[in-house]
Amino acid sequence: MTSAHAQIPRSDPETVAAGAENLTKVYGAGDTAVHALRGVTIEFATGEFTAIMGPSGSGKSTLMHCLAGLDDASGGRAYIGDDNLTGLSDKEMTRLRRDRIGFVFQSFNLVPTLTAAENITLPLDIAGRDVDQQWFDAVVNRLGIADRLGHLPTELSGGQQQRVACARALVGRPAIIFGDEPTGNLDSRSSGEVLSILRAATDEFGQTVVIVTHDPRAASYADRVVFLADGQIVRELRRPSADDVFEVMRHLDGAGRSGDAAESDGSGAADGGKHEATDADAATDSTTQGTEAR
Ligand SMILES: Nc1ncnc2c1ncn2[C@@H]1O[C@H](COP(=O)(O)OP(=O)(O)OP(=O)(O)O)[C@@H](O)[C@H]1O
Repeated sequence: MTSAHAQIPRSDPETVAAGAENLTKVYGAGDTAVHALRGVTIEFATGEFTAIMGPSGSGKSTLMHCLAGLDDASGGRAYIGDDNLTGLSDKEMTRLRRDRIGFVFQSFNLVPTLTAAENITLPLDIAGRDVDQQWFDAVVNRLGIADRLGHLPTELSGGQQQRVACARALVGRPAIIFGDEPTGNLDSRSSGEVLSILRAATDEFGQTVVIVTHDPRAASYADRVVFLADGQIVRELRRPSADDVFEVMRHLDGAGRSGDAAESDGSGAADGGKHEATDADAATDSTTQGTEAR
């Protein structure tokens, strides 16, 4: 799977669900400017589960927000399928987010006055789209919330609320689901359940999932873990264990504290003898090569 997709032409919507090319994001200007993204190029293969990791402030949320059309990039391009987000009007962007993207946030973002069922179908209702009842039933059964559908969010546990948020993201069959710390507020059991569901979204439902996480265990559910440091992609692992992820993060945190995460990783972690954790294909991935060459 991996070596094939490394050779796939960029922006082929059949095989690449989303991506970015030389994406930059600068907050502020002049002396106080913060370069949150410094030329990120990445593809997300259709049907793959990717976790984005990196030290605090490395640009993870910024990258996800630019990829999901929640924030404008300063330069480069972000795309969903073959739609370039940069050229879209507000109206087109709203429609694209509504029709093609599902979101799961750390804070669940459920509407407190609506039942679980109403929250799940809300994006479809707003879009005026029909609910596919068979699909709805399959999703809520898979998530184990079929008996909680008439309840308000306040009557649900945190884990149940997040499962409702996952159902909301899945029920419209979006091309891609973005999760910003989707397990950040959950205990380890609920966290495991939500991650299994996101895993199933790719394995059983063929959707593409991209999450930002700080948790190596959460990242170990992914097919691919991409590491950011100082606004650049500095490393990636394929199907790593939590320990593999932890090791890279330990290195990046250390490098960040010494003041130059991206540079030191380029000559350190990438050649640091951890390659047993890395699928050989990752080494041929153009993103990784491009970054390590910098
Ligand atoms: N609205 C903003 N205005 C100014 N600077 C910002 C803004 N949002 C983010 N930044 C800065 O951009 C950089 C990247 O932030 P971002 O939130 O993307 O990092 P992160 O890796 O998601 O961090 P964390 O893990 O702590 O959530 C940081 O230096 C942050 O302070």
